[in-house]
Amino acid sequence: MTALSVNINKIALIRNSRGRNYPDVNYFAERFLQLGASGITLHPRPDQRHARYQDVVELKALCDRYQQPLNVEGYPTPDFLAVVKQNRPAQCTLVPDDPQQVTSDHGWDLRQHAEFLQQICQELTPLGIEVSLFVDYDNADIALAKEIGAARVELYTEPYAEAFGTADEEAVWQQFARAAQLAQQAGLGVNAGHDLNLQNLPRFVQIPNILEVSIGHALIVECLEQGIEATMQAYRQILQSK
Ligand SMILES: CC(=O)[C@@H](O)[C@H](O)COP(=O)(O)O
Ligand SMILES: NCC(=O)COP(=O)(O)O
Repeated sequence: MTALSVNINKIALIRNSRGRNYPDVNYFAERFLQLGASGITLHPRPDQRHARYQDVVELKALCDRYQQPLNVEGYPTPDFLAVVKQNRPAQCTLVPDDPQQVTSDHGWDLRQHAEFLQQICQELTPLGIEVSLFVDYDNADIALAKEIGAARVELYTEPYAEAFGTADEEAVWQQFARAAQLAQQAGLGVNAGHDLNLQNLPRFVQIPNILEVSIGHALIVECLEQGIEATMQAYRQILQSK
């Protein structure tokens, strides 16, 4: 079954727009876990505009209580790595974001950054943290992630979301399926995320053996439209047969 890791950044964004702890990120993370999320993702950025490093501490404790994995995503700055090492989430997804970036918009150039990423994998893996590398679907070097020492790759799915419902959908989906196959053949687990939603997810997860999808932006909007319970039920329905 494909796991759904709910990305909680957008709850943190609303919280940070006022001075108080409202809405409470932990409360909503717990609600998502109670409603069938099989993990929580957060992506603290250097300016901590939404998720904060303290959230990692609290969400790790929550996920441990529910025996579900916490996935911490981000660019591996020294501050980010220190928080990850201290809290030991089940998974750490390394993303090549600039500090100013509005959101993630590309994966790693694995050849160019191989040494840098290998060093980090060597630091995190012995701590029991599975390292996943954020990659583009048309990265011809995807198998290199294995040699670098990663356990998984996360396919950056925005190009699929963009193509969904257009004449390009099938061709782009096929390319994603091929990328997933190449990674799996290299011995990597395959995750996926960015701009997935209730509409485009069913087709995407026809790609075999996607281990985890992390979804936040659209899922929170869907909760506003349909309510948290109906939204989570709809995601469970899509993923239960996978
Ligand atoms: C790596 C990835 O695709 C997501 O983590 C996404 O970047 C969410 O980050 P924001 O919530 O800051 O847009
Ligand atoms: N890794 C992708 C993620 O966590 C959520 O991305 P999005 O659904 O907020 O675009």
